[in-house]
Amino acid sequence: MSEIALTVQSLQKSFKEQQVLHDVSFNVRKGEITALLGPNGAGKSTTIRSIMGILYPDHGTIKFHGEKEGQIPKHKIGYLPEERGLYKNVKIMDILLYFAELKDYPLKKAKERALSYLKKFGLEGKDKVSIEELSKGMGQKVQFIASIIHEPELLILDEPFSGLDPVSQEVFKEEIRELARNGTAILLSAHQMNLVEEMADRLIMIHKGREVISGTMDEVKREYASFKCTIHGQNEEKKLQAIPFVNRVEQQDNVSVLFLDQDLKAADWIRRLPADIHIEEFRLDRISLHEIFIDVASDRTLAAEEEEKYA
Ligand SMILES: Nc1ncnc2c1ncn2[C@@H]1O[C@H](COP(=O)(O)OP(=O)(O)OP(=O)(O)O)[C@@H](O)[C@H]1O
Repeated sequence: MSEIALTVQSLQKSFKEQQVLHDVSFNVRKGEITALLGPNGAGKSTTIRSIMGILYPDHGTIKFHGEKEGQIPKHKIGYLPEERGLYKNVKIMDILLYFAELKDYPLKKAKERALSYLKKFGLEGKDKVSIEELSKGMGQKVQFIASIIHEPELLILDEPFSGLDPVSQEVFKEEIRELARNGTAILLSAHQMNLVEEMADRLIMIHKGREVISGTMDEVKREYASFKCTIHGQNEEKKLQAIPFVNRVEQQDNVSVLFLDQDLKAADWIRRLPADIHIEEFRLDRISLHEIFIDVASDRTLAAEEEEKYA
């Protein structure tokens, strides 16, 4: 298993009366992408801001491995904050070199890197243009370059894909993957489950400031993503609901989606389906990260777990 770069342990944070982080713990490893997920207001940015020393947690520890206790090695960290914004009337190259200088990075090398990244992100020849002349998405690309110009060991990206078109999202995704392949430890928060599913090695999902799911992508899928079965045909919801291992049924017109329990042996379940079900089309899929997310965000998983606990 790869080396840990950052450990967040038992983070708690309140704003006035409201406790927004209850007990958040996770590791970020070198060469891996760790996704911090959760619905709006879950506490992702509060966690990230605590890591960056912008906010002080009420309780818990944040440890950058290889550093003294309590020290934030800012020159080794790249950070893309949720709130975007660069000096509007400064030339792009000057901005990028300013960020490199802040991190004590050699300027000649920074300039080479800046030019190469601008080219990669379709901004070739824009180095002497000021930010105000760029579109929002282009500005975001520049801000992303600013966060990686100094070759950080740990990269923290707060919603890097928001506001980008699908093509730019893919470019960002590929670049973030490439950085991880080269050993960078990456923590990112995002709402685009399809992208997260394709790129993250590990994930932690928080809801109302509490950790609800965590593990490698494979572990999470195995543990939470059971199957869903889609049946086209005229069937009574009550009848489908009564089939063993059916957790819940969603029905629209003649399409029924059966969400199945986690510890199901798929072939066995299919074999034992009642013979009188009307089937025009039949599909069995793993549920996606997107659906797990919706489940968590709408408290369905939590409600089911509570029910089980008190059954
Ligand atoms: N400075 C602040 N003062 C008071 N409350 C705050 C402050 N910052 C965040 N909060 C509250 O903390 C909670 C978590 O906010 P946070 O920004 O961490 O969520 P998030 O998961 O990043 O959400 P989003 O996906 O919408 O960006 C919210 O209820 C928010 O209103």
